[in-house]
Amino acid sequence: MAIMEFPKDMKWGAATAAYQIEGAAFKDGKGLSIWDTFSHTPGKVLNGDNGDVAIDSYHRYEEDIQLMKELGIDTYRFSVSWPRIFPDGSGEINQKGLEFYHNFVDALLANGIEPMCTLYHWDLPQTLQDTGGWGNRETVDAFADYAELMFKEFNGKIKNWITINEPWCVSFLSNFIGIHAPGKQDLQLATTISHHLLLAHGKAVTRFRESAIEGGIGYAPNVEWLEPFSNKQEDIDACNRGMGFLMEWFFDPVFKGSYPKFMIDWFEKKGVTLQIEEGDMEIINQPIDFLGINYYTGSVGRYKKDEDLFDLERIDIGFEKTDFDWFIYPEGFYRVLTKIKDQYGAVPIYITENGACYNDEVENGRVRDQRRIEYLKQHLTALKRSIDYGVNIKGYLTWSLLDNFEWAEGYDKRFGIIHVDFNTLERTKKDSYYWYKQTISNGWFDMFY
Ligand SMILES: N=NNCCOCCOc1ccc(-c2cn(C[C@@H]3NC[C@@H](O)[C@H]3O)nn2)cc1
Repeated sequence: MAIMEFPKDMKWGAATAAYQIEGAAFKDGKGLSIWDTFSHTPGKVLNGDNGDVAIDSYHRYEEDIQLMKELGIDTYRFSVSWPRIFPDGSGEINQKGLEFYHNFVDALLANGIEPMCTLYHWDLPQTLQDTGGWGNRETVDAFADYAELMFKEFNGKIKNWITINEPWCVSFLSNFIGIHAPGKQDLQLATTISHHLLLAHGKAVTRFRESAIEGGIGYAPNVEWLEPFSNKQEDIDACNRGMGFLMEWFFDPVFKGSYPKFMIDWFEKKGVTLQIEEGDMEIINQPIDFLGINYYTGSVGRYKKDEDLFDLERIDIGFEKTDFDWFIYPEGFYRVLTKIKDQYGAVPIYITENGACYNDEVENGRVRDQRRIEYLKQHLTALKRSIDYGVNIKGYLTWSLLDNFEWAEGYDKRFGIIHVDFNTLERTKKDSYYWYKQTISNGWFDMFY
């Protein structure tokens, strides 16, 4: 026996996002999002997949909620499709969109499941993109107006709000690396967007506080761990830059009120500057009620001139990989969480995403995804160690409840603890679903069983 036991008050949950599960992409007054446009652009998404139908959760959410209820989760993280509420990004409200989310949230509450709502999970209204998207400061105010409407509309029903999911993916993955919507490759634009996203987060927090909304608010950055290959300063510095790209760049403005100088200096060497206006940093640097952390992977890194933006090479030292070809690195989970505590204090943390891509299929009515169970065991063990270190963990939500549209990878990459047949849309509980259900029920698991 090697029992891993968790605090009795720790919340257990699962997460999804609107564009990845809802479908009904053109139904009931919803406007186009940048992912509708991107997924219909040839060559952008593997196999030409799109979210037109996805896994049809728009019509099947009652079935999905019964699966959540049987699972025994305390909380369910979902996102709202901004263009389902404001088809043009601002202005006229789509009442059918509000009605859908009211019916959905009411069904969660009726089944004893606490909603955790992400306001922005990548599906920007296309009309806003047409005027510059997040590169245009006007989008920041459109987001604050959308957020305020949602706060007031769902006040008392939704008590945990997340402003922006993975701002690194929204800014740099989508506007510098370019593999996500809108698929730009412009470092200056991406850096400007990163600032506008933090400003949008801050303005939403301001509206939340001014409207005296019940509950708490935070944001959900994604982080990775980079272990220096040697104790050579150049390797250590390269890894710190690679981690600073996701962590300090998006954490320091919120928790310390300024961007990290070592990253500012590096970006300036690359010809990139930040246009920060008077008052911006004060808006961004507001207290939040919790921090969402999304962790999947890490790697070993070392200095290699011009390998990437940060002269950083990620090296393969033989870690096992998931079916997404990501290294499995649970020690990195512990290291990144303890680093956050050491650098930013005991801010309440929800693990808002952690999980693995394994493409196991249904065989004789069963999905034997033992590799996913092992991934969860290893990462929950690392989480337990971080709790013992003093990290203020309030909850753990696995990504994802259901197999879904994995962005540029389409339906080729499965993260769910519930299998979805993407043709029939039939749901099948995987072995990991039953394991997670037992773990939630016990509040512990045995590493060796
Ligand atoms: N850091 N530098 N990278 C160097 C270059 O990387 C190229 C590829 O990059 C990435 C990085 C990160 C991701 C990613 C995907 N998910 C899973 C989703 N999370 C939110 C939820 O919707 C899940 O579907 N999380 N992260 C994909 C690709």
